[in-house]
Amino acid sequence: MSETLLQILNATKIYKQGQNDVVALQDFNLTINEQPASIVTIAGESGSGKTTIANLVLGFTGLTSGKIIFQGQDMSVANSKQIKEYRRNVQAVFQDPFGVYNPYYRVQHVFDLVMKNFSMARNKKESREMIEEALNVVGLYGEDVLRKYPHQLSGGQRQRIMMARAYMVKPKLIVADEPVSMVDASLRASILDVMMRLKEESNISFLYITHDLSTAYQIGDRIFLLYQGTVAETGKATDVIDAPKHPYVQLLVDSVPKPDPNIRWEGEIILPPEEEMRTSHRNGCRFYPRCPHRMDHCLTNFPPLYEVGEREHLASCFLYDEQVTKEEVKA
Ligand SMILES: Nc1ncnc2c1ncn2[C@@H]1O[C@H](COP(=O)(O)OP(=O)(O)OP(=O)(O)O)[C@@H](O)[C@H]1O
Repeated sequence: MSETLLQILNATKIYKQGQNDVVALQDFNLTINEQPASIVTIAGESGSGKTTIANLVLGFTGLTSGKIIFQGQDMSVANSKQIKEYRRNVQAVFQDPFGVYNPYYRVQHVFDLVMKNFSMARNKKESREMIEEALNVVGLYGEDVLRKYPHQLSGGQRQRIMMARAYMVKPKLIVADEPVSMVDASLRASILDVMMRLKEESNISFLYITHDLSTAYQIGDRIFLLYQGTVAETGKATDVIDAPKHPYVQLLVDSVPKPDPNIRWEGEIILPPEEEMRTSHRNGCRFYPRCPHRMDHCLTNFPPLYEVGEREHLASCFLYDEQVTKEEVKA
């Protein structure tokens, strides 16, 4: 049986904002197995809670409630050795890697730092070989790139260097937050290709955060579609995008005529003000105000995840609850 790599259990994150609480994430659950490695996509529009998940997994922010368990270890009670090991095993690649580079240091320095932090090489020769291997894995060659300053690199090169840096540590999981949103279509394809290869050849899993459904379709194994901090629908990415079941996801998918790597998902849905939704409809379905199929029941009850297809295809919608729909017809 496959061992569990990462488990997020009932994760809730509430930000206090003046009088209002912002429920950035509510009761979120996810499991990634160690074998085979997989690319799990977290998708949803701006403000849906995607980066909150990334920040929680990377330990940049704490949970309000819930648990993060890595290789069986509850990270909230991990000791410093276990935390160090976790930091090595869980690497990050961000949307704009330019922001994380120190402009005064050459690229070589990025790699030297990793070598030092994780005591990776026994000598200079070994260090050089490891860096070279990591660069080759992401399709970069030669010493040239190491001598450059960050501003002398293209967006795609910077992104691939971040990927190489993450790879060099031989992590089990890479949290990639919008890694392709700042690059053009051909570079996007090459970075997605690097992710696929790291998954298949090096058994590295990804938590791939995006608002772009077409790339999720291309590379994603499992997908979670978030709506206002809750999971609207989840399943195998191709199953969900080919046959969405949640009214919100149906609207989103309709806004992309067909999955095509060259078409970016620009779902245009006008939402009511976020704070109003998050506070006034806490008990009911978050999508109630906009739902074309809404029922009275949805106003006061929060829909659990119902099985709507094969391979754990689940949707959080009362349309898939026979009891509720029968009662609504009677009423
Ligand atoms: N530090 C914070 N303080 C208060 N509210 C926050 C904070 N960080 C995020 N939020 C709120 O939590 C919600 C979820 O934000 P999050 O950044 O996770 O969304 P997202 O899906 O990643 O959006 P985007 O695609 O724009 O990055 C939003 O309503 C956001 O305003």
